[in-house]
Amino acid sequence: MAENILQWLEQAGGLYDAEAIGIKDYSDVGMGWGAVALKDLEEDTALFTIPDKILLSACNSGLRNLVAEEDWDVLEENGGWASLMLSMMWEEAQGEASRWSGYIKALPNTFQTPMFWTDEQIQELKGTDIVDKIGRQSAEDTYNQKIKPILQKYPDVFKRNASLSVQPFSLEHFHIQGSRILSRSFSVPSSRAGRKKNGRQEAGAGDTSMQTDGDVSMHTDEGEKTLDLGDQTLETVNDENEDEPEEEEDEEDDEDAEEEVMVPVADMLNAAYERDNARLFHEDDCLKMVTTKAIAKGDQIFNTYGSPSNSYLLRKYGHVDVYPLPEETLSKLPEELRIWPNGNEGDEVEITGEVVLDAAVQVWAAGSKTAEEQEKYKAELGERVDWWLEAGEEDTFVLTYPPDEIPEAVIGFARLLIDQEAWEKARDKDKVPKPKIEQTATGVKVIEVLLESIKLRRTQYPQSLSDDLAALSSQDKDSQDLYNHMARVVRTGEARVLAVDETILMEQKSELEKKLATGGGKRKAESAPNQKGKKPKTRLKVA
Ligand SMILES: C[S@@+](CC[C@H](N)C(=O)[O-])C[C@H]1O[C@@H](n2cnc3c(N)ncnc32)[C@H](O)[C@@H]1O
Repeated sequence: MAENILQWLEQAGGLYDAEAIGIKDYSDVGMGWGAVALKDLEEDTALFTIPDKILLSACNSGLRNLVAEEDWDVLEENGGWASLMLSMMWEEAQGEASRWSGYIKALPNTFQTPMFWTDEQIQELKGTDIVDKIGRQSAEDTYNQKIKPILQKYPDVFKRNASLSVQPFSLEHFHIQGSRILSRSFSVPSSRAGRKKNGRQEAGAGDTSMQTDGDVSMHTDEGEKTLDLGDQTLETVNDENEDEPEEEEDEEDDEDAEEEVMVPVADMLNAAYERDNARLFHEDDCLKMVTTKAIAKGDQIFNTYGSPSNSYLLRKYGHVDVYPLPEETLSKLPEELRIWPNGNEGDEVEITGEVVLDAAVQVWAAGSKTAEEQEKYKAELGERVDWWLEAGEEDTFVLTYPPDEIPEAVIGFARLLIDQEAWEKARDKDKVPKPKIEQTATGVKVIEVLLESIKLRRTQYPQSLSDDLAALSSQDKDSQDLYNHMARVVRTGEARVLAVDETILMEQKSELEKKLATGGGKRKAESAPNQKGKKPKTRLKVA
């Protein structure tokens, strides 16, 4: 049905240039449907416009006026994901009577995101940043605790439509709506989505008074807090912000608050690294897709999803984006990890505070302490960890490829754990340690903690990186199981970021050691045990 989406747009009140853009099946290259240039297009060519009133949002849907305010408010908690999900379910149940029926028919019912993988397939993602974020259970909790009570309270509103092949109000369909939103929604100012301040909005009457300039991108990492369905809605049950009404009120008062909406037709565009040639722009009362580069007849029209990591792409969109890595990045990899020269420059890997804590214990133990001594020391460090968390600091650190630096926060945390003086200073001044690696023996220890953290993080992958790389470089992608291939790409991406950052840290460590050995750098007296609260007296300068 996707091929009819442009005609639907016109019937619904939008516009498109029938000579410029068509909808094409790109399944042969694994992208599903996409948009194609039907003739040579110059930069700045308008392709289609979508009036605000046909954005599929919680406020524009007819459902909003059929549910009492107090029930609606529950759905709107924590960013309003549940209200958008239920509105989409309800609109789908209306069949042809829905203003969006032609659009809904073009939406996918199957996804390659891990949300729909079997347990066995998910095993392939063990160790990656994705596993804890799939959120199937928390989505189910949201359905049971928020959606189901409303379905039961309004049986006449949420009636089954016998003419539909799907059961629009089932848990399974809730997951499908969630994945549709996750992979296709856009973030727009709330007023644009039909939301009126302090009042209910008549169904279908989008507020068109807003005037904004600038482009609208598919979700990106920026503003993850408001954008990421997987992390927001699906964890509403135990969301720690739930008890913070003041913050919610502030958000409601914020005229610039954004919300997720479905933007028909704009969500037909695929994306790939550095291939974007069109963007969605704000106009007075509509959104307009405009080319940002010249596009040759027959070429695909691409938007951007913000070039995120493959783990993010797989989790939200169900695909990975792989291309030749630049020489500069490859050169930082050990020789044996270069045999597959492809990857994704946006790749990243998370290291938890727990891993850094274990690493600090290992470095402290230096191979000469018993397991009990290590346990005891780890328990002692608990005070520092609590202090760090109470100071509102991060408990997870994200490593990336250069030129991005090792995150400052992880350096500060490592210092807090391994550098007695830094800890005492932090505690006394109530200020986290500066994220710098001092040119001292303690600085070497901080680097060692970071290196040990990388080593420990690596042990979380059951598979070997060299096996993965060998499989990726020797096998034709088409001959591999797609899920296996995508999991392998994600594992490899994360593990290679670890390897690159490890190389950089090892270089820094050996430079610093050389400096210290030749009399450069600073030498610092070790604080004696039980010296808590007192400043160390000596700081030896090396001549
Ligand atoms: C916004 S929709 C684009 C339209 C979609 N292809 C369709 O068939 O409806 C995003 C989805 O398109 C697919 N997609 C987009 N870019 C892709 C790419 N570079 N490689 C593979 N699939 C891609 C993914 O399934 C993703 O979840």
